Amino acid sequence: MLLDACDLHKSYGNRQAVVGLTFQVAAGEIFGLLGPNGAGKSTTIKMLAGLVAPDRGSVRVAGLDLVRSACAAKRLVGIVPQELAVYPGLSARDNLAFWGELYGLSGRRLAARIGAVLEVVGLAERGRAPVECFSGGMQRRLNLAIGLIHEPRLLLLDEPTVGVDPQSRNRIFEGIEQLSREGVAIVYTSHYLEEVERLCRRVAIVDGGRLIAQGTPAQLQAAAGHGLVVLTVQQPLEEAAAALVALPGVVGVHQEEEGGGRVTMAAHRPQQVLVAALEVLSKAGIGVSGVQLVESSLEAVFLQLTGRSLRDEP
Ligand SMILES: Nc1ncnc2c1ncn2[C@@H]1O[C@H](COP(=O)(O)OP(=O)(O)OP(=O)(O)O)[C@@H](O)[C@H]1O
Repeated sequence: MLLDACDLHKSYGNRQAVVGLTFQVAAGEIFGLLGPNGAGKSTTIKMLAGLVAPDRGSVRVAGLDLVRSACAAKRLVGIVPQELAVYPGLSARDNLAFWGELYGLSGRRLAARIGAVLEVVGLAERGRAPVECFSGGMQRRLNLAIGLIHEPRLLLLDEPTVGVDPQSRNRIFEGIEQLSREGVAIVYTSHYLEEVERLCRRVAIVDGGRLIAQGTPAQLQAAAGHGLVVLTVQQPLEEAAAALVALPGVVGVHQEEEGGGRVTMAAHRPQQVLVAALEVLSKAGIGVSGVQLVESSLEAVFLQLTGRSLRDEP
């Protein structure tokens, strides 16, 4: 495995940002870290890059420990942070030259790398223009190019498409897919399901700093059934909870609060389950004020596991 993250923990004061995260990423694999705002994705990325020291746990890159062999290991890692790291007054090429020199590149090697990374992000034609004339999306693409200048074997992307226009977003995706074909291991954080479903072979779902599920998108969706039935109930479920769990086709039931509120049921035949569930609740004298059917997706997986939508604020 190119990346081996083991039992990572990080707290800020009393707040546990990351709690016992373990995962591996192979060369050429695009691994998704999916979670809502505040789930601990950025903190994880910073620990993988050696920018934040974990309180506990270890990171190995190509077998090198990020603490004991810090220089050699960090040389293999490229990070694309959420914040832009570009100098607006300089051209794209000069920005890349600046970062490349920091990594010890010079001469022909540096020139070749600048040309190569501008190609990957689709900015080859705009290399000499000052970055302040770039759109937000183009600046993000340059941010990605900067993370690639020293030819890392592990690339860490922290929500690289936030605020990006569709054209730049596609260009970023194509660049990432090309890098994966070239054998770069990629960790991609996002709270956009569509992105992770499109790009990632494996996904870890994180919430409150903890890993709540890990697998291929198909495995995670299978675990959540073919869809979700989301009911808003007026009274506590009590004995009716067991009757809902026992309905044919039901994979799992998640109740948001004990006293009523949202009940999320993962189901193989959501429409049939909905009809049966309404019958159970009606017999138990429990009022239902809202009904929703959600198609199978990673969003549905997240909703089933946490009872919350991915886009909810924490
Ligand atoms: N430097 C810090 N000091 C104190 N608390 C922090 C710091 N960085 C992160 N946190 C807290 O740790 C938790 C995890 O934050 P983190 O930024 O890793 O989450 P995230 O999943 O990347 O969220 P977002 O999508 O909003 O960037 C949050 O509760 C956040 O407020």
